Amino acid sequence: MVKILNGKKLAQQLNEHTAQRVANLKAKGIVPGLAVVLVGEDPASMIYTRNKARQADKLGFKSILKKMPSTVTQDELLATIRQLNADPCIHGILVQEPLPDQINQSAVIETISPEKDVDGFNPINVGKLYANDGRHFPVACTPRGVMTMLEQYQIPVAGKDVVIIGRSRLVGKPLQALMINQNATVTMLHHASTDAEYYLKHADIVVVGIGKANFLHASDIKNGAVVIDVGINRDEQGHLVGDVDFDDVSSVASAITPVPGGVGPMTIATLMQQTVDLAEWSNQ
Ligand SMILES: Nc1nc2c(c(=O)[nH]1)N[C@@H](CN(C=O)c1ccc(C(=O)N[C@@H](CCC(=O)O)C(=O)O)cc1)CN2
Repeated sequence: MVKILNGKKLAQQLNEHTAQRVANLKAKGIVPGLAVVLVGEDPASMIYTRNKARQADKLGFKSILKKMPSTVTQDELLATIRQLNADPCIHGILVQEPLPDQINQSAVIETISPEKDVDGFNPINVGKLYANDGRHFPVACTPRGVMTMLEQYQIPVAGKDVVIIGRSRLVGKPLQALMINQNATVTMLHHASTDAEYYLKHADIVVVGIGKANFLHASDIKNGAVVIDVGINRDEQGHLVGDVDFDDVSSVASAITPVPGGVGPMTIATLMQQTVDLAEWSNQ
């Protein structure tokens, strides 16, 4: 019988733990501060940023949702980030992706102070993740949320064969580093991979995040594999679906994340957790 990994429930539990940490910080006179920058009016980004700001408010953070027009210039956006870098009440800064074409995404990420980079995208923090040197640093929230889910459901990764389909900066690459740091053997698959079928059939854990609805089927994976779906797509009826054919894959997997209610809610709960991490580290 397949186990459904309930991200919604885990996210609630993580938020409860984060609330306790906020109370401890407030007792010391520190209020965690999160600034979310939204450029333009992408409908999905508007929902995600609103949900981030709402959750931050619920947890008692100081929360700023800074909305900028899609016509904003690179200089204006970077100036806003520099202001937030200099604001002592703000511990975490993120700029919602995707960004309009006139904006250089790397320049934006590099302008966010590494100490406030709550998305963990700044190359300084990415380098620390790959170095695995034990220091404090933020990590991209979706992959960190995936690792928390596996840990909470007591699914070990050490010594396991893991296949990650998709090599994005947001998910695939940081997840690869997190998995390797925990002694998994990781294979990254992408559109130019040959022998993808072979690697998939041997994987103990399969993670898919490529934005293609119903991409992964039962016949692609080994019996008893754990399947993590990081995809977010809309079907013809407008329903939210992942990259995995959930009903089909559930017939052979030992555990699976649903969409909605799997990895997605963990992304926002991890963002809250990481804002509190940054507030704590900045006061150590
Ligand atoms: N700066 C960033 N931009 C983006 C990130 C990110 O981590 N940092 N990730 C994604 C979008 N994202 C967070 O920003 C995100 C996606 C999905 C969910 C979520 O809760 N999904 C729910 C369904 C919600 C719905 O009904 O639409 C679920 O899967 O159950 C949260 C956050 C891209 N941009």
